Amino acid sequence: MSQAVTHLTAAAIQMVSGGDLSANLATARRLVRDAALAGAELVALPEYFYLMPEDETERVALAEPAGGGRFEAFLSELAREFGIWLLGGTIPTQSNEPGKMYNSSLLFGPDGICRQRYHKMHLFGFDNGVEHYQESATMSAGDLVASAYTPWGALRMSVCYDLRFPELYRQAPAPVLLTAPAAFTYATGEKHWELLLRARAVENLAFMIAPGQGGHHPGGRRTWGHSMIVDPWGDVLACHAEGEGMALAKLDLVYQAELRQRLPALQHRRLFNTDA
Ligand SMILES: NC(=O)CCC(=O)C(=O)O
Repeated sequence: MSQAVTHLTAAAIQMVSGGDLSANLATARRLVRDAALAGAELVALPEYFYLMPEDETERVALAEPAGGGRFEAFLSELAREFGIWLLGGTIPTQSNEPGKMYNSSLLFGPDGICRQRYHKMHLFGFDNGVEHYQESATMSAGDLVASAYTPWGALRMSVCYDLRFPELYRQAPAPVLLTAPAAFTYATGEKHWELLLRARAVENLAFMIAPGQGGHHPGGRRTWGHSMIVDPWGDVLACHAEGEGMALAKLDLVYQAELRQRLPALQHRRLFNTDA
């Protein structure tokens, strides 16, 4: 009889990616290797791990077809080489809209096979008079919620700005693991990043694995970092504040199941009739 899986060691990798694609891929490889050697079974890379350029349109030129391209091959090979589950941050994939790409998060099994792909649904827009971001200028929005089935339970995929839209995480099946690879701005992250991660973890009674970009990038962009793993009670299990590195933690799945029994909030959900 097979034994129930009770724990998962996970790593959320933090990078400070720049405009040199080869250098970024080499850094990603080194950090994934470090995480695997430290015992991580599931390793997650941050959003845009491959490139944080001065000119955001540079990413569109790199967009690859689903199921074939250098980034997908790179991630598949890493997962297989180190025998890990690998969440490939985000990579640029082709969309049908001219001049645009999808910002896609792919999950690979230890055999290197892609188990799920998710296109970021909510596109970041922000202007505080100093920084201006409008992802919709270069990106198409995805319109499908994506869950993957892992040895540890259902995993709900999301990307960065998606964290502000709680309904994405409430779709069935109720996930055990949430992933949110990010490049959160310093300006918003200072107040909102940890708050959002802990809120999504608590309201879904699920673990949140959130790798980020954390430092200074070309074009003056600064990211908040604080890559984090949060448990279903809202406790921060691990955090890497600034610069390259990783947050590594052992996740107790028995504790997670116990919490859902002690506090059956997910079963108490009501669907509202807005006409009432
Ligand atoms: N890349 C992003 O989606 C950034 C989101 C962000 O910084 C936020 O405040 O939300």
